[in-house]
Amino acid sequence: MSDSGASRPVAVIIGMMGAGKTRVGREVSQMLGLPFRDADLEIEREVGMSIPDYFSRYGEPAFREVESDLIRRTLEEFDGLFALGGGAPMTPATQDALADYIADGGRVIYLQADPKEAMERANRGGGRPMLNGGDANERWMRLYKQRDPVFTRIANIHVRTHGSTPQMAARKVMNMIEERVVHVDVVAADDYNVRIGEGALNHLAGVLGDKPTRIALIHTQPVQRHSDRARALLRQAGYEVSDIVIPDAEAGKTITVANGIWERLGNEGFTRSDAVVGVGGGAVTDLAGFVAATWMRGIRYVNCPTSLLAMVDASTGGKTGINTKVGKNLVGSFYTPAGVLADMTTLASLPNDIFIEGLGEVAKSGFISDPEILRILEDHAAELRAFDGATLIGSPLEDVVAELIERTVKVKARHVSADLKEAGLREFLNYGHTLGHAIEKLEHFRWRHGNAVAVGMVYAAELASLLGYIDRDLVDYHRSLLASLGLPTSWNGGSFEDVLALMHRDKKARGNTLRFVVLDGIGHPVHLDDPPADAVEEAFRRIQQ
Ligand SMILES: NC(=O)c1ccc[n+]([C@@H]2O[C@H](COP(=O)([O-])OP(=O)(O)OC[C@H]3O[C@@H](n4cnc5c(N)ncnc54)[C@H](O)[C@@H]3O)[C@@H](O)[C@H]2O)c1
Ligand SMILES: O=C(O)C(=O)C[C@@H](O)[C@H](O)[C@H](O)COP(=O)(O)O
Repeated sequence: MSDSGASRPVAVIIGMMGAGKTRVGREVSQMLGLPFRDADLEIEREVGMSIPDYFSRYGEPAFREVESDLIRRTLEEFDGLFALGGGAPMTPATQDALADYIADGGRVIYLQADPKEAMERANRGGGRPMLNGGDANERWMRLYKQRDPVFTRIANIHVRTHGSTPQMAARKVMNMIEERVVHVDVVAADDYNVRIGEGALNHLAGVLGDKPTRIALIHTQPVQRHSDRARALLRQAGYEVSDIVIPDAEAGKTITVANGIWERLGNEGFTRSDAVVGVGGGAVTDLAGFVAATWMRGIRYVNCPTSLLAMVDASTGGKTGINTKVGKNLVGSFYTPAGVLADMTTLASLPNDIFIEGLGEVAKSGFISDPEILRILEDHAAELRAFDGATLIGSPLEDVVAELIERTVKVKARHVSADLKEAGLREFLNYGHTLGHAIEKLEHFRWRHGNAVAVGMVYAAELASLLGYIDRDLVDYHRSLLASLGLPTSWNGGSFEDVLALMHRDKKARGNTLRFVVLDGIGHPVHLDDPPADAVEEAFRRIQQ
């Protein structure tokens, strides 16, 4: 069922003659338990003769008319997998029908086979009227040159099958079909998609588009294997790639690191049409976004988050920035990415403690906006706490994690879409961060962000309870849920005076007035301006244990 309520194919496969559309389409439909239709076979059935016979009797224009009519009808009533004939997408009426289908949430998958292999396969099969007359290879190549740019443009999913068996290609297609997509429709900025799934990284070239020549690929050493994959995809797509390795974690979010990258971009001739790709945790995506926002006053960037926290939070929303001596994230800009590719396979190398840290921001989204997130966290706390990246992919937990990522990104998207520059609504995403950022600073950034936010949420809950917004049960629920996930709920590493001074430097503060986000119930965050000083201190005492 589509967004408009009509039955629509789950996916439409297009590609050159010999690309394997039918073979791969059948495999995928078996894997997913869906019906499969091949447009050419349907046409033969309908006209009662083979396609070569129809071509020779009535000519290509008549065939294209029959074909586009059948495609239009099938797009409106079939709910399985649908493979089109090689030349079908060249007909303007079919292009319009496919554009409508995509606008209605459809997936048009361009199966990009190795030209040489596809050409040989097409010739081997015979019965291809478009290859008749003269040298078949030369005709295939001529058609490829005409069709490839059109197919690339009209498809919204591109799957390269070079070097893949039909089963491997089918798995790639299936990953794309099962992908979750959250659209971020930002007021006063370009909209973009967050793609969550096992093949998300394969969208890299599609999101970057054909304008950039050079790509600055920014990453850290622990995610080298994922950035190697990104680099290979970028080079295959024809970009010049500058590989930029930055210090790991918060050590990468500094002005010195940013300056080093600006120098490289200058020396390597990066222009306004070039782009940045950040591959890594939230520290990398914050820094990559900051570099993109500032180089020549703003170039295109794509985030490829590899930690749970970066997938659910840091990579989306356009907060970019660095830390300085005076505090966390105090310098930066609001600058939205062209796309976010959360490739679940990168989680396979994520250490357990860094996964758990990410659950802090997931829980935050549950507390402020989506109680279903809290239910899922409760139901799966033990498995989530025991997270092991090596066994995640293909396990039942993968679906749970994907669901949590999608739901959390949706919460983020709702807030940043309406209030990119954090004039009010977006501040709710900062639940737990007022104390959280102070803890990070006082711990010299050795405490993980999500852990600090977890303690910060318990603090905010204590404050809310002291001031009568919520009752004790909800404070206790904060502690028990977070602890069940392996997150910290107390902190003893600094004095109240130091914490207070840092909370006054929080970006939500105004003048000398402290401002917090607190709950007056699950899913109901409110602003708390200038709370009584004794409550601010008493809440701090309560999180010290
Ligand atoms: N911009 C925003 O809206 C926003 C939101 C939330 C957090 N943040 C920022 O994000 C940062 C925290 O992000 P984080 O928790 O991802 O920390 P991080 O970027 O420091 O990554 C944590 C560690 O995990 C490693 N890592 C990441 N992915 C890996 C993988 N797949 N395999 C192996 N190792 C991997 C990193 O190299 C690093 O050592 C903070 O700086 C925080 O301020 C920003
Ligand atoms: O996107 C937002 O807005 C958030 O507040 C999300 C937070 O979870 C995130 O940690 C963000 O980096 C905090 O921003 P800051 O403005 O408090 O530095």
